[in-house]
Amino acid sequence: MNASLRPLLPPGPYLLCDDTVRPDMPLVAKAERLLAGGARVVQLRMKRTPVREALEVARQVVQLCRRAGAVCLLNDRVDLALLSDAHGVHVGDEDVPPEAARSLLGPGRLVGVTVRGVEGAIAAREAGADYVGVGPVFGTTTKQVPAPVLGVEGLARVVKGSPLPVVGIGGVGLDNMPWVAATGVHGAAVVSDALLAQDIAERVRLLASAFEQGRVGG
Ligand SMILES: Cc1ncc(COP(=O)(O)OP(=O)(O)O)c(N)n1
Ligand SMILES: Cc1ncsc1CCOP(=O)(O)O
Ligand SMILES: [Mg+2]
Repeated sequence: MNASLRPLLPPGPYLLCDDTVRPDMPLVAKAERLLAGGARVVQLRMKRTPVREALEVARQVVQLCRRAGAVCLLNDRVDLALLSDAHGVHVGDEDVPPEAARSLLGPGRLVGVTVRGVEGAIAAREAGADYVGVGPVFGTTTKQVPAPVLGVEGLARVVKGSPLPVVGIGGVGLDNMPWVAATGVHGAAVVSDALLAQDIAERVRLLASAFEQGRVGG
């Protein structure tokens, strides 16, 4: 498999464009605001959007991301990722297994996989993943996660032992971003802290500077 064919996952804040948080705002408007704030990675997470509408949204959001030079990943849906020419997917325990996602997407797209620890990260690498999503780092109301909160110490342990870049997720926001970045994570995924902000673009800018402030060696 030729990994040099696929895009790199940019480090720093990893923004989710999600239909469960602030459902009154259209997903395309959310994506525009995230990108206006300089988001370099956008994961489109559609849990409530009917599939035909989801495909249309995915096509529009991927195009916006590509124009802005950002990486766009589809949550859960390998089919929508291919049809919208997204940069890749993020899959978890209830989705298509990572090996199958890799085989459908080929070597040119990114595959991110949710894991709970170092063993999972090792297995994800063997399955062809490019990075792992690890959490919940802190308590969150955005998703009911069947796993204990890791805290920054737990996250740091996974970062240390993981053979793949780690993206921390769950309760990450402006207040704790420097501490999350200081664990050495590659990325810090944010849903509600950005989408519930009055000025989403400005919040994304602040999240990026908070990540830089805490970054190992930064
Ligand atoms: C970066 C990142 N990490 C973890 C997740 C969670 O994925 P999953 O476990 O499949 O849960 P859903 O997001 O599908 O509810 C993620 N989306 N992104
Ligand atoms: C999708 C997901 N997976 C683990 S926690 C989470 C939600 C994180 O949302 P928030 O950033 O609002 O806590
Ligand atoms: Mg999923």
